[in-house]
Amino acid sequence: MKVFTVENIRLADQYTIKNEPVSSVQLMERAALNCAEWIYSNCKNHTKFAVFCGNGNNGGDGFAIARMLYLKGFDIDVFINKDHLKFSDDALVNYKKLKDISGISLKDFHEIERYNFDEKTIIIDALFGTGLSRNPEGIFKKVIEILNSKVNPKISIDIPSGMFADQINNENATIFKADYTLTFQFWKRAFLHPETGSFTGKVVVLDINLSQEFIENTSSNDFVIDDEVIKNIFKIRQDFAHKGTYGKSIIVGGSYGKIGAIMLATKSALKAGSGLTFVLAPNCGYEILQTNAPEAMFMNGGEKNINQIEEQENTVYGIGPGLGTEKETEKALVKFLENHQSPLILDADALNIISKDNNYMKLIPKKSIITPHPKEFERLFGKTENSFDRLDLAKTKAKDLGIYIVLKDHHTQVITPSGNVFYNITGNSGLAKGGSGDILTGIITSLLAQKYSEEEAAVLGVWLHGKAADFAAEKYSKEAMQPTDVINELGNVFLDLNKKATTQL
Ligand SMILES: NC(=O)C1=CN([C@@H]2O[C@H](COP(=O)(O)OP(=O)(O)OC[C@H]3O[C@@H](n4cnc5c(N)ncnc54)[C@H](O)[C@@H]3O)[C@@H](O)[C@H]2O)[C@@H](O)CC1
Ligand SMILES: [K+]
Repeated sequence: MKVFTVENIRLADQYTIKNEPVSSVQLMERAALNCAEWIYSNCKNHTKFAVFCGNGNNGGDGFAIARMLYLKGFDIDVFINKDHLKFSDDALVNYKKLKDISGISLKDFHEIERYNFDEKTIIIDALFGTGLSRNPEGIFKKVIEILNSKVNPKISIDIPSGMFADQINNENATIFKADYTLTFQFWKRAFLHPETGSFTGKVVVLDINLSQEFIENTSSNDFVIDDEVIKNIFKIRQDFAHKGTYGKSIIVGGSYGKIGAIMLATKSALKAGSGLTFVLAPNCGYEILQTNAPEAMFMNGGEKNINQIEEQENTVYGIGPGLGTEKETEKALVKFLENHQSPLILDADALNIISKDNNYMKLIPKKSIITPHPKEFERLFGKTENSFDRLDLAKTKAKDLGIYIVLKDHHTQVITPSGNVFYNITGNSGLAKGGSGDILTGIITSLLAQKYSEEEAAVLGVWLHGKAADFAAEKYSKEAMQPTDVINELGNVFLDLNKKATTQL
């Protein structure tokens, strides 16, 4: 799914109004109906809604939602700024309709302090939408702060009020803190970055039928990896395949005390479908690797640390998990990179070694995939102020070096050399544990060996990794799930993918 800027959303809106055709107030009605339907099919334990409406079209959505929920039998209180009753055209239409309903009480924002937010009440935030032009101040700021202090469930319409859709807020900005955000048609960029994304709660994208023609013909550099993207990448395994069909992976890493990392990566490469999988590790890991991952063939890279990396043809290398940064390992990696041309995957200590010397960066073969977490990224490319700036820097570096950067985060970003960004939306905080990154390296290496393109391997890889983690969290909880559980769930993710990709009778 494309991520549109506010400007493009506005244009999509206008194009739909003109070409569907539909009036703008009808479009608001459609958007509000989508929200109201989601709300009454999901909110089973609450009977009352306190709806907070601003003066723009977001407020208009709020008025329409309030009316619809009232007609479904809920108790509704609507809060507005009675000192300033100047609304946008469509908001005014819906404000008037609401005023005609005697059963809904219209309250002033100042009444919030005496209001009974009882346990049956849900708060709906329709103060500001994508039209926010400055940080909320005065009464708006006060209302948002009071609402944020309430324990009632909170639903934002389109975007949490106070949040800018495309850019980062000031550090001390007042933003409504939602449990759910019902957003129209597209993910907004700010939802996908940690500084702002932490205010959305669960994001639900509602399809309000904006013109498909406009969406298809309008370019965007930002994408969310949704089911549609994955459906277009995933290839079912051919019936007449042999082990050579699915490529050869060599996972390189491990050092004394860090054999677990390389084992996780190797197991993941196996589970993700690589035809032949090798593990190149120091001898001290021989027994544990052969015992725990007998399907992988062992290649000796040294005694306690790797001191040589054998070059083989037609092979995809994934280098880094548990590698260590010993001098002899550094030498071995540099020597290997000096002679190696084809794209490979670099992670963890391989990246830490590369960040030791500016000249090493140039040794990364074009089209390679690097998978840094924020700290590794900083060591490689320097410090940035926030995740928006970090992404901009990553785009520049991906272009300059001609590589793919998988920037690991809550919503991991795959940045291509051409400047596209794919945000991943699978995965959960159960992955915030040592070992999770090693799994990702194994998966991406395996996919690249299976002849997925670099972009496909990175995009499908991060999605698979997150999806398997979501399955693991469901079974064991985010707290208790282990990286090994994530590897084991890969099978269930592939079963799902195959079911969707196979003709069903
Ligand atoms: N994009 C779409 O396809 C649709 C959008 N709709 C709604 O329209 C919204 C956008 O509406 P608008 O562009 O009218 O904008 P908003 O409803 O976000 O409101 C902005 C209004 O508040 C004022 N304002 C902005 N920042 C302020 C601040 N800090 N303090 C006080 N006033 C401030 C602006 O001058 C403007 O009048 C969307 O978020 C969505 O909820 C829906 O009604 C229908 C379809
Ligand atoms: K809102």
